[in-house]
Amino acid sequence: MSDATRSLRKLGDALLARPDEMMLEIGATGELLVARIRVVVAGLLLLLPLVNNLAGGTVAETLIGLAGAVTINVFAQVWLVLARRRRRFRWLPFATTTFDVTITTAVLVALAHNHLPSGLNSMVVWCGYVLAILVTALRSDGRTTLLAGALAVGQYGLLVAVVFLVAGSPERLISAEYGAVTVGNQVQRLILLAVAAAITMMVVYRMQRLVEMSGTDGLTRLPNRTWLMHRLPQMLDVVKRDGGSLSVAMLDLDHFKRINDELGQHAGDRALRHVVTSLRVHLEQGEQLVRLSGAEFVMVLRKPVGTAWERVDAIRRMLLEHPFEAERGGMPRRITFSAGIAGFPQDGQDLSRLLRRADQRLQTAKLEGRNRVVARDG
Ligand SMILES: Nc1nc2c(ncn2[C@@H]2O[C@H](COP(=O)(O)OP(=O)(O)OP(=O)(O)O)[C@@H](O)[C@H]2O)c(=O)[nH]1
Repeated sequence: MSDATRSLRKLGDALLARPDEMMLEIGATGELLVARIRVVVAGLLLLLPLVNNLAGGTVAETLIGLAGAVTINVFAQVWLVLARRRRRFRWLPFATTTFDVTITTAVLVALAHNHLPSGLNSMVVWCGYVLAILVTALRSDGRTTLLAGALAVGQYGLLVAVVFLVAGSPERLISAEYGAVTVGNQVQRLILLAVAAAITMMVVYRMQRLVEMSGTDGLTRLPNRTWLMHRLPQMLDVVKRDGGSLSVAMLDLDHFKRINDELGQHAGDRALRHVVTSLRVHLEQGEQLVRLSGAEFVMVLRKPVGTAWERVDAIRRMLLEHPFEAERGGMPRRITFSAGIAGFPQDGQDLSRLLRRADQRLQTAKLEGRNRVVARDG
């Protein structure tokens, strides 16, 4: 497989995969922003029937326009209420994306019904498709962009086919106000929609990579402090809502400074990566390892304190069995860690209290001689 094919496949996989928790959270705030923009735009649409009436439009036209604008406003309010309940409804971004595209098609159908060329040559309403595609970038989910692009191309392509069929002859598609509708300009519009979707997908992909980088430690590729500060409060919310246990273990490598001093900074880096690789293979489902800073790590376990202690202590013993070799054939060097564990809810209800308590117990473990795990006071 060539590099280009591999990159394209990677891009496709990343865009079609369910975004990770951090991206979903960012996407939920984006959905709320889109819902607010929709409410403002829908409010402005209420003015159009009035303008039409003042400009001499018929009462029937004004009433149809008013009914359409009111319907859009009702939906806009419903989407706003649902978007405020952050991530409660997984289907919401897909439903609102479908709504945004389909409402554009509905308006174009109404225009075409009134005057065939206006349905296909109205620039302002057609831009509704482009906007519906572009705002999916705020949802940070490539799947909604793909949905918007596919729906816009599909629905508009169908409308073009139906209008050409109904018109029968090219003369019926020429208008003084809207110009001539031709196959050429309609194909261009379809291509533009596909291009808008492709560019938006690139934006979403790059955004996802940036967020991933900001939450990842460069040396060990573990989630970092930013990730923890963002994700742990959400994990606590889930435990508070659904029940279950959660413990936080703070781990600090013992006398790590000596490794740097004796073997050098590069060997110190390799030692850190060695520790992470050794710990990682022993992580079980629901356990998360985070690099907090320097030689300090946090492990999040969906277990009560007692079981968490057993797990962390077992990991401590396993690390002892995997000494670090600074160079091939060199003297293996044992690396140990001390750890303090705090459990939710008894040791703290929020992230900072849990981390503070875990850190206090970690200091106790250091004072008591290192290479041990402490999960209780006194
Ligand atoms: N090689 C390397 N060293 C690091 C990195 N980050 C922090 N360190 C070093 O890790 C050491 C951490 O030292 P401390 O935690 O203060 O103390 P310690 O020597 O580990 O001793 P105790 O924690 O008291 O057991 C410091 O010497 C830092 O310079 C890194 O990314 N790479």
